[in-house]
Amino acid sequence: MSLQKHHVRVGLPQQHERSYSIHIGAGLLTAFTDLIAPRTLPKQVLILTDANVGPLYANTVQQQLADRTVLVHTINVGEQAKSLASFTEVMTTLIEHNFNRDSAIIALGGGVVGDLAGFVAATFQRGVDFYQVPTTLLAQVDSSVGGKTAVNHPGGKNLIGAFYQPQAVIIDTNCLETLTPRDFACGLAEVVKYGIIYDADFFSWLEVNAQALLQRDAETLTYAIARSCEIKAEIVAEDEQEHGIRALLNLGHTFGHAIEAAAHASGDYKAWFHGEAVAAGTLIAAQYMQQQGEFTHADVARIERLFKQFELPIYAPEMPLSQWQGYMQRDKKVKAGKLRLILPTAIGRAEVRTVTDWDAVSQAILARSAPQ
Ligand SMILES: NC(=O)c1ccc[n+]([C@@H]2O[C@H](COP(=O)([O-])OP(=O)(O)OC[C@H]3O[C@@H](n4cnc5c(N)ncnc54)[C@H](O)[C@@H]3O)[C@@H](O)[C@H]2O)c1
Ligand SMILES: O=C(O)C(=O)C[C@@H](O)[C@H](O)[C@H](O)COP(=O)(O)O
Ligand SMILES: [Zn+2]
Repeated sequence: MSLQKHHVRVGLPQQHERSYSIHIGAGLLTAFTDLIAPRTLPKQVLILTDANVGPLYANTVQQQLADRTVLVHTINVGEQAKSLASFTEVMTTLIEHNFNRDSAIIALGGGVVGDLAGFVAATFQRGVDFYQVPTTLLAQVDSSVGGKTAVNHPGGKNLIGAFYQPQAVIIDTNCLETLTPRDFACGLAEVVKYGIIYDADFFSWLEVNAQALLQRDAETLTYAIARSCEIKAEIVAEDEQEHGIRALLNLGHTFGHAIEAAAHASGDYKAWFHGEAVAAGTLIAAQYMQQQGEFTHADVARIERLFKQFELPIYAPEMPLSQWQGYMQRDKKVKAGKLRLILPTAIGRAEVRTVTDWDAVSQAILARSAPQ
């Protein structure tokens, strides 16, 4: 392990020109324009950011674009801003400032900014280049990589979106110094996911290094980010549009998205953050497999211990089962009306399975729900 800069490649087969690099290191924000070479930015650039991140980091990027027309569009903070209303506002900004296809968008922020910026980039004049500059741990290990872009609908999470890859991902690990503990923990939930679905050794490494991670030790954190990006890059390179293995990245999300959507429907955008809902959802999936006799109690306990150490929730909120079912039926993995869940079979291994026994799913949900 070293503090050296890391470089991970997202190879997209048969479409070489769409492959891109993920650069990871301390202070990379100041080298944005050097790092995106050989890509060059067009004359018009929109930096999309949010009201927390803009004041902290937009100047550093903007200074490197002095010879370009740069516009900074700032959205409100939080999940509520990942909406069609924000999408329309950004589009209006682009249109009113006469942006055309020869322009680029830089997503500077967490997953909300990244998902929205990517969807704008995918659809503005049918597609312009975009660059991901993720500033939360969650965005650095997950949402900036792989090209899932989206906004939410009141009926559910990420229901409107497109697969659209960035030109490059620039990860400055120094940005994590200003992140709240709660948002930092959310990123760790997605890091743990990679261990469960893909890499038992990485999961064990996380157990050993949990305290160092929580203390944001630079070397430990850089390794966790790089390994997460490597795993995501491998999976996306094999299955860009989620016809197979990519679905594993959705571990815990069918449950987690239901938790988030229900909270949002009640007007509460702060009760459950994405990473928290994924943690609770992951334990429901593990519980289901334990009930089926296909996942050991000891392994459920390992996941639970790690989430507890990372100060993540280990129980979902109590909700009527009909509400769970309603949201879960809108999951994008549903096929022919049947739920398909990502289920762990061991630490380091998971499968996509069609699940028709709603009673068994309900039992797992109830066992893993608690009043908040
Ligand atoms: N596209 C994908 O593959 C993918 C993967 C995972 C999650 N997501 C989506 O990502 C979103 C969650 O992302 P998130 O957890 O980054 O949330 P977020 O974008 O809301 O950021 C969390 C909070 O951190 C603040 N923030 C961001 N960077 C900061 C910094 N460096 N210092 C201080 N504050 C900072 C933000 O203003 C916000 O308040 C969800 O909408 C989720 O659905 C998408
Ligand atoms: O990249 C993927 O594929 C993922 O599923 C990553 C998830 O962590 C992420 O939350 C994603 O946005 C969920 O996608 P969805 O298709 O369930 O909306
Ligand atoms: Zn996620």
